[in-house]
Amino acid sequence: MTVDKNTRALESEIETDFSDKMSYGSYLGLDTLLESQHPVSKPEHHDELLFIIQHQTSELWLKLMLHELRAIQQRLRADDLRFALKHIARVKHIQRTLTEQWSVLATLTPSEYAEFRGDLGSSSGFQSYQYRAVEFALGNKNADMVKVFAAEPAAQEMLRETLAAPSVYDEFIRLLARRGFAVPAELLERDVTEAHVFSPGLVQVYKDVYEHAAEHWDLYEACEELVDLEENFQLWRFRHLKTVERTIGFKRGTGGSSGVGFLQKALELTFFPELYAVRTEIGA
Ligand code: HEM
Ligand SMILES: N[C@@H](CC(=O)c1ccccc1NC=O)C(=O)O
Repeated sequence: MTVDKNTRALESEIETDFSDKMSYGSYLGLDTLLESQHPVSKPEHHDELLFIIQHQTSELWLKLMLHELRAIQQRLRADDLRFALKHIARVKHIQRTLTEQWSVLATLTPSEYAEFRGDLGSSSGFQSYQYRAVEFALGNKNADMVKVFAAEPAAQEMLRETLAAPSVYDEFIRLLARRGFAVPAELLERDVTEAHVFSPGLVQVYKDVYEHAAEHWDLYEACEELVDLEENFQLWRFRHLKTVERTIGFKRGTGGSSGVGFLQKALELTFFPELYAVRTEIGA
């Protein structure tokens, strides 16, 4: 059957009455979702909606990323490496989407942004508790970050719990120990509320994994997946930095930091440093 007059007839079985049935909009809570964009510029600046939606979509992806990271932690704890790998694969796709998305915001020119930047007050992405929770879940803990959320008790509580829980990396290291690798004891007994710091002993563990990959294939694969996660995270940070640079140059941030200089320092933070260090040790 062909389409007549370029109009598709509705099939008779298609549902059209949702007065007592679940619909697309009610299932997805679209009434609240689509009522949640509140530009503050007056008169409203055309580009503020882009700015809001870019952040809101990022927060939605961060929510899913956290959900997946928690599943990874649980699967590792249960020695279910295959399932953990499945969730890691999903996180990697989310990260790619988040990084790709910078190109939309990069269409905001410095002069356009300057027209409503003043209306943002002291709000800043620095105050994203989900972003901070992702950093914590991956192992880059920083208790000082928690105080930023004193005015948002539920957010602060979630962040405190994430700070106190072993990270994805802690869980992976514990799994390596259960598999019989000579993981340094201080890594297994460490205070998990602190950032993971480089351990030369762990590099030797990875050397063993990489040099006998066939015998520990799932661990070898997991190591490479974690490197992908870290690299993707850094790519997001780099795109943020470059977008900030082209939009506000070297102005101070609304959150009070030096701006680009402060973001540059984040590129030196690392989640899984031993997985990078091992590369120098492999082969001749
Ligand atoms: C034109 C767009 C943007 C500009 C000019 C900008 C600028 C900045 C600046 C200057 C900082 C440093 C903190 C401060 O003093 O404010 C910062 C931090 C941050 N921004 Fe943005 N940002 C932009 C878009 C975004 C978007 C779309 C997100 C997505 C959620 C985001 C998330 C963050 C996060 C998570 C931090 C904290 C980074 C850290 O602690 O290392 N930003 N941003
Ligand atoms: N920190 C940015 C402002 C900004 O980008 C922002 C403001 C409110 C909510 C989220 C933001 N995004 C990232 O920092 C600036 O200094 O222009």
